Amino acid sequence: MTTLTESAQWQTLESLAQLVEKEHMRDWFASDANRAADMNVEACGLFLDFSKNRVTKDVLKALFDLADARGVAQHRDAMFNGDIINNTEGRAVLHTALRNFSGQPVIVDGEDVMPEVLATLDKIEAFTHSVHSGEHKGYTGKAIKHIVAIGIGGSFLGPKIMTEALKPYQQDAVKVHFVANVDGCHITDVLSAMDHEDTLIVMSSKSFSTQETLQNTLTAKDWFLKQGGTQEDIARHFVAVSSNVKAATEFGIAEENIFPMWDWVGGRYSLWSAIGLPISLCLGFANFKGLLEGAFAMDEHFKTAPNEQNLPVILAMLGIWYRNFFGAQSHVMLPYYHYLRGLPAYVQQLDMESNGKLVTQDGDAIGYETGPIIWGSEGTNGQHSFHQLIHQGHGVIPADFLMPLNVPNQDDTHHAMLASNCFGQAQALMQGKTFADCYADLADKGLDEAERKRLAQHKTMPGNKPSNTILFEKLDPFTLGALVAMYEHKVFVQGVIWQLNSFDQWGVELGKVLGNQVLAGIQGNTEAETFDSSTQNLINRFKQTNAPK
Ligand SMILES: O=P(O)(O)OC[C@H]1O[C@H](O)[C@H](O)[C@@H](O)[C@@H]1O
Repeated sequence: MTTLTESAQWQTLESLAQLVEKEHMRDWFASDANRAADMNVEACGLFLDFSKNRVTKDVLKALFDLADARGVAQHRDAMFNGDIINNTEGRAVLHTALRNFSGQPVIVDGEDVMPEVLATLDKIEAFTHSVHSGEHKGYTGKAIKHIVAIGIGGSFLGPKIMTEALKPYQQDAVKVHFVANVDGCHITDVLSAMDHEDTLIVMSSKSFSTQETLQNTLTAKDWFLKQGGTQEDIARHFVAVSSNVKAATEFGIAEENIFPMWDWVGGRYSLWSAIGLPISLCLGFANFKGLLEGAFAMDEHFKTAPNEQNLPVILAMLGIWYRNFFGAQSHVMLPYYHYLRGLPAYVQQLDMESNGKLVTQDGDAIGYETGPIIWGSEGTNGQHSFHQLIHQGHGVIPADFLMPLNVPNQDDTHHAMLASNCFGQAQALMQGKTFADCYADLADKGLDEAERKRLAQHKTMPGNKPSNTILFEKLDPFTLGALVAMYEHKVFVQGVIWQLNSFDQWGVELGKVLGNQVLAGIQGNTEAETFDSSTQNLINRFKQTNAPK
């Protein structure tokens, strides 16, 4: 295959970018009344308006040609079929099997994984029911009222953010609390508010080797024993989710209390697996299943819709357009819905851990930009802070605006204001405000000519800033599942174009190893010369104020 940047499709896009650079979206809207009608797609409960992008029909065609030429469809099929596409860890990538309701088998190493997947879903359902009904009791006979979910990265963000986003669906039976950071402040705060007799600890770690999760679980175990529980009582109060059943049992979790997952589920794609147990406990199994069903619907859409109608493909190729042809460094996510405020953090891990890569699948150095910085927060709050830079800063920051058309306990005034801000921001980014308009506004203000011009320069907004607007009827489990799967597949498509392995994370792994080495240094188990002088000085300084007591 030709190098990406030398391909005919890439060259076409480069020429088109030069033309588009000279054009303004507001002129396109002015000259084409059908632009919004032509540039939207609706699927799986999601409506995408992508008309406020710096693309013409020619650009879209060229982007889709690039997707075809780079084999997006073939790579997609390889993923769904269970091929070993994570070629640095020798693994299939099959989060889609976790929500496969087609009744079709999914074969890994010659074996259908679906029976195990479905058996684990049954186990999650039965356990959720036994906790909610009070059948599963603590060791003193009290029903479980609080769940402390311990995990980090993909074993935390998915459950935390999905349960937050679906707050209206939370069940009264139990309250779920999350602990991720190894900073003792967090677990201490959470546990100090718990009664150990009605608390269940759900420890989630795919590898069962992550320092933070192991330590937080040890601290929780210690707390449980100090409060009066015994070693035998642990079985009623501790469960684990892991693909490393051996390590989990060695740690002291009873085998029947371990919910399995598999090495073909990546951490950042794992909320659909038993890592989603806290979601089921928080929202009820039916709502957890609703999430999976929405994701399954998006999988089917991704597999079957033509490029022009395919939500993940459209979003991915627009992202490629800005990253590689307009120098966009970042992409901002702007959910206009308080409960969806965690989405930027979720997509941040999904995207940046997947596509923050330097070499191709074959290990060759890459000469073009890959994954962007993902950031953002809930609207309207951001409008009163960082939106300034999106409007008037240098460069281009493509944005995704997301908003439900209905919200729970709807107050019409609040909701109309929320919507008007969301739509108004996207409009302002696209239109900007010309110098002439700003100059005109300053008439009759008693300014001399020079001052009037100077102020008008400051007020001028270039506009031409791209955004997508994604609307949905309401954020129910199905819609959220579809939304998250849409972003998963967007990231996948971009990884294919950039020729990356989107499913490993060696940078993060190095951080884990070095963190453990420094810990050994702090605890006095390592020779001083192991560290560079800066790290050693920091360790020494830490030791001065944290001398062994
Ligand atoms: O589930 P665990 O094995 O404890 O891993 C937790 C997290 O560890 C690392 O930081 C990985 O980069 C994440 O993708 C993963 O989700």
